[in-house]
Amino acid sequence: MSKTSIKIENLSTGYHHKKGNYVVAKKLSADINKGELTCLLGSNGVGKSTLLKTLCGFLPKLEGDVYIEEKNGLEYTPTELAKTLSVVLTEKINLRNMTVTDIVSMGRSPYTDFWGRLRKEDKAIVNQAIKHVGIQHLANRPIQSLSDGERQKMMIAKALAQETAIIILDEPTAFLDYPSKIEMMRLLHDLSRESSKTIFMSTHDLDLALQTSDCIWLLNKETGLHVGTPEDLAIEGTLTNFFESPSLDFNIETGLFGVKSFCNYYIETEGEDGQYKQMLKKALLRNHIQIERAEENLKTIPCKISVCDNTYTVKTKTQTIKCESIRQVLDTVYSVQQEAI
Ligand SMILES: Nc1ncnc2c1ncn2[C@@H]1O[C@H](COP(=O)(O)OP(=O)(O)OP(=O)(O)O)[C@@H](O)[C@H]1O
Repeated sequence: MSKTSIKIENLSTGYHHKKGNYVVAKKLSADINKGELTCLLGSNGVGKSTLLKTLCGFLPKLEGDVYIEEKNGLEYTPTELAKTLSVVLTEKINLRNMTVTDIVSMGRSPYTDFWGRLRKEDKAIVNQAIKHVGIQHLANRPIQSLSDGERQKMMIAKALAQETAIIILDEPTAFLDYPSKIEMMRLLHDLSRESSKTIFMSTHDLDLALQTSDCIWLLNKETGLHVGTPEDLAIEGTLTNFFESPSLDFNIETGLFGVKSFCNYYIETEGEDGQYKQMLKKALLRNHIQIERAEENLKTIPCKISVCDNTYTVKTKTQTIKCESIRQVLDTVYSVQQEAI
């Protein structure tokens, strides 16, 4: 059995206009594995939503082929496609007087009769889908009263009720607060693992994508698609090249990006390396001060910070100041710095 769930070959995406085609991305070729979480990353306007909509059949392709579960996308009837692939887009649905259960029940439409009547087993699947994403307490709530995170979970429950092998999501973590973003990525990752779903989603949450996805698709206007595990892309240098920016720093040990710090001062420290020293280092770096003399031309701040558990002591030539917080250390170092100028 093939492990490929979606395959694109020389796919060009874009929009048909009367005056001619507007090509967004040209000649893309790549595969998505079954039962994996794959994230599509790329800058604003590069064509992520256009690509997702083309894969779902919402937009006609300009050129090339899309294969879904080994069958050409063009050979699917709408009902067959709806039983194979479900889609969660960012657009808010504007339906009044409908509850969460009503919306999730719409996921059963490929399986119901002309009137959309739910059988006992359909209702059980809907309830199970609602339970799976942990929103049982919202089952009877009108949808206009939901928060963004709750609405996203409801749409994922609808996709689950649709019982498809593939779920495609356009920016499911947009508009969510940070803990909800993490929870959402975890839910999608668990779905790919526990229910063997193929999950393909676009996102701008680079660090979360690098930490949770099995595979990354990087889409670039000039160079097209770069595909690999987050780790392979890091080792090859593709990630650093792709997100090259004077303010971004890629840490090859963690495989994650951070804000680049530019230091012009050095301060001496003593005491054991541990959580408290690490936090001090982080706060000093934000203020352009290093505790390792990594660069030649750093100016030295004339004091020394001793770290002992959660107590910091700043020793200058004339005095010893005990500080109970990093805020206090920074204020003290700042005064020493000012005096030295
Ligand atoms: N209906 C349309 N007709 C013509 N051009 C369009 C249409 N919809 C989008 N575009 C253009 O296609 C390009 C790709 O848009 P798309 O929404 O796919 O980008 P994206 O990577 O998803 O961006 P973002 O990260 O900002 O959501 C953009 O230049 C956009 O202006």
